[in-house]
Amino acid sequence: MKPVILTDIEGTTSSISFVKDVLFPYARAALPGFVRENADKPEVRRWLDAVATEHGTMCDDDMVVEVLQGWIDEDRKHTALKALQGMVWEAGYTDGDFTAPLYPDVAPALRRWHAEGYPLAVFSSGSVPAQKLLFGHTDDGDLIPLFDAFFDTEVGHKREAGSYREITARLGRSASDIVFLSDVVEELDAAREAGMRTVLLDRREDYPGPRLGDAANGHERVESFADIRP
Ligand SMILES: CSCCC(=O)C(=O)COP(=O)(O)O
Ligand SMILES: [Mg+2]
Repeated sequence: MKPVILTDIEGTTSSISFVKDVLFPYARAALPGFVRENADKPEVRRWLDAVATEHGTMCDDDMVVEVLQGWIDEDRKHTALKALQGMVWEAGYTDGDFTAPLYPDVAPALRRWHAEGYPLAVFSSGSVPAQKLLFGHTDDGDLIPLFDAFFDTEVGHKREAGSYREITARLGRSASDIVFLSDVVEELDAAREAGMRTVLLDRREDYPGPRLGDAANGHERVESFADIRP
């Protein structure tokens, strides 16, 4: 059986600047209007209440929006923020305000691996709906049919080995049959602790200084999907 290829998004399939300079500013600007118009919907209320509870009982929706905007500025990988960002980005993608650029080596490799029978999966801090929006609106077209599974921080955080154990169980495979691709060494450390194979994506556009030797912490290191041998 072919190994599962499990990939991160930001810094691995798409540039960090697309997330920081396009997606985050869009979400920051659109959040107040989105919350005003959608706060009564249960799927939105659930996350607003989660933020209010975490922040303090006297937190109204305007304050929740301010907290969320602060978290965007800090790049907090908070599940409530990520869920709400995904809902906000939906309008951006469907109105054609932006599409998702992938690194040029990504779509050809994903298509080739899929054609060769490698199951493909995603693990990102972005919510599963946000992941599907991104892969459904790439500059290379709709790539969702290539993927077998999507995971977000509802399985746990990306720097914790337990998250990778949970993904392994959900995929019904042994951890050594899963190859995790990421630009973040601490995420790869957690995946390796759970028994997965790991590959560090060390892209010059995102990380000007190559992460060689100790900086790669023993993980296989590549600069392009074209160099990965799953
Ligand atoms: C898939 S949605 C946009 C990315 C995002 O919000 C994010 O936090 C990406 O984190 P990753 O785990 O893919 O590095
Ligand atoms: Mg990343």
